[in-house]
Amino acid sequence: MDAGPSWPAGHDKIILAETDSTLSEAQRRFAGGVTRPLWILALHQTAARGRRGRAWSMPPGNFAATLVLPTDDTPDRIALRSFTTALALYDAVVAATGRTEGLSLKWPNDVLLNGGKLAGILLETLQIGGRVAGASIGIGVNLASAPAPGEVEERALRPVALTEAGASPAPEDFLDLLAPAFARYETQLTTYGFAPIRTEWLNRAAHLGQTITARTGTSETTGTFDTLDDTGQLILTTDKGRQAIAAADIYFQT
Ligand SMILES: O=C(O)CCCC[C@@H]1SC[C@@H]2NC(=O)N[C@@H]21
Repeated sequence: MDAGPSWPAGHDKIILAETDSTLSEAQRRFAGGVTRPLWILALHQTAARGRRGRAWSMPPGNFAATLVLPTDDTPDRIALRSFTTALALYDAVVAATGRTEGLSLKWPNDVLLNGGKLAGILLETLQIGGRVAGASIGIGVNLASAPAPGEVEERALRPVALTEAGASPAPEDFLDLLAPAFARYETQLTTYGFAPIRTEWLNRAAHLGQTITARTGTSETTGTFDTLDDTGQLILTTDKGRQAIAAADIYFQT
């Protein structure tokens, strides 16, 4: 099932005309027995999911895929794939457009183009018999068109499409750029740990050193975006001192 000269060795892919959500498809296939990385690309999703229980809008021609990654890593270590996947997406976009202008990463794992949201990642754990045994990494990229601003939350960044950078690859072609990029960062993570990934992510971070707001369901914290710690938490300096944020939605000052 390997495909193409630069397709990563030992990774499989399937392309579906339609599914409910590639994340749900990943759960079903993992339960059926997946023992090596499997990319599931769907050309259409009927029930796509975004972060924090939101729906994900997917106009035709956009990219929707989930990587099933069998691993016996702990959940904390699985969560680091947010950063490797965001870096891989960044590299795949650079390969598709031939440019880095306007591209940046937003914690924990959005890819921005000209300050708008180009791509999002939703990472879930996969279980066998109640034990974590893998990750499913759902990836959506606005390749061909962006959802209308009214389809996202009021405070959310404006959705943008890759056409704004002068490129509109087919989803199948974009997968062939993304899968090798992910495999490179996965090897880097498993060989050298999180430190080099953290450095590369920070080099591409949006609004580093600036005032941002981290919002969880119950609270908001505003401070200077200083860095990431060595577990990937966001470090903000606030008027109460340094705070580490494990999970939140991030808002930039306008
Ligand atoms: O909210 C986000 O930023 C994450 C969006 C993730 C969307 C992708 S599309 C492919 C995969 N299948 C889903 O149902 N969601 C993810």
